[in-house]
Amino acid sequence: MTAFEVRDLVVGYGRGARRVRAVRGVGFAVPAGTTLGLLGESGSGKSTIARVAVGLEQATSGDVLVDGESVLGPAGRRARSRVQMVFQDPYSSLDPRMTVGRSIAEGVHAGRRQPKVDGSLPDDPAGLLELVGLDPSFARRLPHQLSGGQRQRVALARALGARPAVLLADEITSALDVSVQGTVLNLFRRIQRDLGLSSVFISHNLAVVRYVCDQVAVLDRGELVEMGPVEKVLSEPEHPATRALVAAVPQIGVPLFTRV
Ligand SMILES: Nc1ncnc2c1ncn2[C@@H]1O[C@H](COP(=O)(O)OP(=O)(O)OP(=O)(O)O)[C@@H](O)[C@H]1O
Repeated sequence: MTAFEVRDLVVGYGRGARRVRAVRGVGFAVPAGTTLGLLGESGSGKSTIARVAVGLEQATSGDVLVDGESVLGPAGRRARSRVQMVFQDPYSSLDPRMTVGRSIAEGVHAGRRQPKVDGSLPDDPAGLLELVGLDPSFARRLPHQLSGGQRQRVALARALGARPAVLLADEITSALDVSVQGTVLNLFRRIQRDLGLSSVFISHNLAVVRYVCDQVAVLDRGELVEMGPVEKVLSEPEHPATRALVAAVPQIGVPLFTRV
């Protein structure tokens, strides 16, 4: 079954001569329980696709579907509520005045009408904190009392609490130290495996994409230029844009993270 699908999506910013065509007819599908990596250099349109899926930007044409239901426009509200996004900067994605416990409880409240994704997904802040490897006492803290990695775990707990049908992770480790990146990635992989999560993982880091993704879709100036199983695309890149990304990482044969 397809959990998430982007169909012939076109997105533009601005008007007239200043119009930027950020996404130009992109299409891909994410089978349930799998992770698709969206790879591409800065400005290739990765975040724009995710932002359309959660209603932060409008599509010019095309469609975005969750379990076959469109998320676009007023009629897409219900399907849109089944998409959760975790952003690059955990400082800005959490309300600075809200305790961690309240933030996560808000996520749970948002997901109360969603079907249970998996029996092992807790539906209370303490359980969700434990799921992401944090002591339940963290519920009393404010975001500024956490490290960047801890904050990103809280953002993940909040998103998972809303029982998403699909999780969009936009550069979730880019702002973290390399050692903390590894911890957050291992956590992401464990959750993927335990909950059978369907997700789109946006990154410009090939090692990270190789580590967590099943498939990869490569964007170049708003167009999808290559897609396939992650190992195949990264070891035998066909499109010049993919080749350039692979060539820019000389250590590509050496895994940066150890699979758990
Ligand atoms: N709010 C905006 N107004 C105008 N143009 C925008 C806006 N947001 C993005 N763009 C442009 O749209 C294009 C795609 O941007 P987008 O952020 O989707 O790329 P990206 O691949 O996610 O880049 P990065 O890896 O740097 O986050 C770029 O040319 C960008 O300059």
